[in-house]
Amino acid sequence: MKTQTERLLVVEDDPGLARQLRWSFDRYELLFAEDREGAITHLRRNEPQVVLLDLGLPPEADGVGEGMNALAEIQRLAPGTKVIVVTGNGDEDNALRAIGMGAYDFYQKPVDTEILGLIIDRAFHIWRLEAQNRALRQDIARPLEGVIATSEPMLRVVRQIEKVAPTNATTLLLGDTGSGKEVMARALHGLSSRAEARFVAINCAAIPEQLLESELFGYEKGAFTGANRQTPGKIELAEGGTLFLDEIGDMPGQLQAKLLRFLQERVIERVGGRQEIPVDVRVICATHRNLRELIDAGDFREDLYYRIAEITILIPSLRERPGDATAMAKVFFERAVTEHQSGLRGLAPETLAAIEAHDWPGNVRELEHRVNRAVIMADGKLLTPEDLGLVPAEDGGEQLELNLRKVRDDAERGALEKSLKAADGNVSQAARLLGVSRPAIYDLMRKHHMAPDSA
Ligand SMILES: Nc1ncnc2c1ncn2[C@@H]1O[C@H](COP(=O)(O)OP(=O)(O)OP(=O)(O)O)[C@@H](O)[C@H]1O
Repeated sequence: MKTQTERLLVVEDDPGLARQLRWSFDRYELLFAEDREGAITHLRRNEPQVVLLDLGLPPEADGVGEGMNALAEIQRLAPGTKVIVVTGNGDEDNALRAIGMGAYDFYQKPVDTEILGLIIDRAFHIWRLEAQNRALRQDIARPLEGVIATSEPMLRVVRQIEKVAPTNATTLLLGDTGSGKEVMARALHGLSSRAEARFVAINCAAIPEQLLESELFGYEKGAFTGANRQTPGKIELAEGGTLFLDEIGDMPGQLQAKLLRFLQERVIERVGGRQEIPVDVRVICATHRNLRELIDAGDFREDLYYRIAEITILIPSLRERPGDATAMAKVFFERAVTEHQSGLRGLAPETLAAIEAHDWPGNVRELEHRVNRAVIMADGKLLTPEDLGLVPAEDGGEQLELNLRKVRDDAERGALEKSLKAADGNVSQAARLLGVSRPAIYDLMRKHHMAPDSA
């Protein structure tokens, strides 16, 4: 990121003090104002990152009304600015009021420039971190509607989607569970000439065989017990649009034959019906299973495979997409913060490193779920790796931990998380894995502020 000149605005009506501050803080570009009006003019013109604001401003040098007004105006005009208010000795009430209004910190006179300098330096540091976070958030690529992708492998997928979208080719999306097959299918539909018509999705693995047939092909009245009226199936409902068959690898054999016929002849027959109904539907299929192996095992028809795989697009797992996990985490974070009205300001830098280092076996779905949960549960201003249930990324060992206690604590927490995860959240099983009693696990969970379901 481009480094910016660091500008400190000092709002102080005492010329002696102003002079003293000028000598002490010449490492920053200094701006001076004696009153609220001058301060706002500087704010607008020079956008200082940090403001040192004396609350006792003229015309009421003994009161704080004008100073508070200045603070409120700065907050409104440039909310990212870090304002350090300076109050009279012992004036804690007004200092706290100012903090409540959004001031970054306060300092009580008389001025000790060394201590004040530390506060100012830290304010610039925080400002830089927040600015970095803001810049990263804006940096995110959204190459397709609803799709976040920044990595080269994923951008290649996006280009493939863009190429096949305008055609009518039956497309097979392969990828691990949660990697974004449905998101891509929707994007493909959205880019096609069928975008105005419906996108109808059905999960072949989630519906029992008997039901799946009538769900897909519809049924005539009286076709079976409970078939009280003629009902069109998903294929018909997708007329003019796109049909998304998720988990196609789980489709039962008898239905595979019926689906093949539909794909070859583009007509369907409802269950219990005799009439052939022509349908104009584009088909996208997806599976996380290895169809080749299923074919070899006799569980998937090879002729159907060739029909559905006119074009095959492989969606890489999240761990194979450098940079995508952090890019997505930022978007999911923003969304969750808005949805849950959280006061969190951003993701800590070490959190981004931990996200990038994690394996994400559950892919994007897991990431989205963890960020959402962490935003609800977190206490601090920045989301930490621990909030996400992640271990901080290795840093090559150059930096020592705070002390041995922290190293032990971290290791303990890590082992606890792993065992709970391996035990699917079952405390008794986790206790067995760690060789401790159930109460001991509960004690540890309390100690590490872990909710019973945070495994
Ligand atoms: N590239 C992406 N950009 C934004 N969100 C994504 C992306 N990929 C996945 N997601 C989100 O992750 C979640 C899982 O995605 P999706 O349902 O598309 O995965 P899938 O591969 O179809 O999963 P399954 O195999 O379990 O059906 C969804 O909430 C989706 O919105």
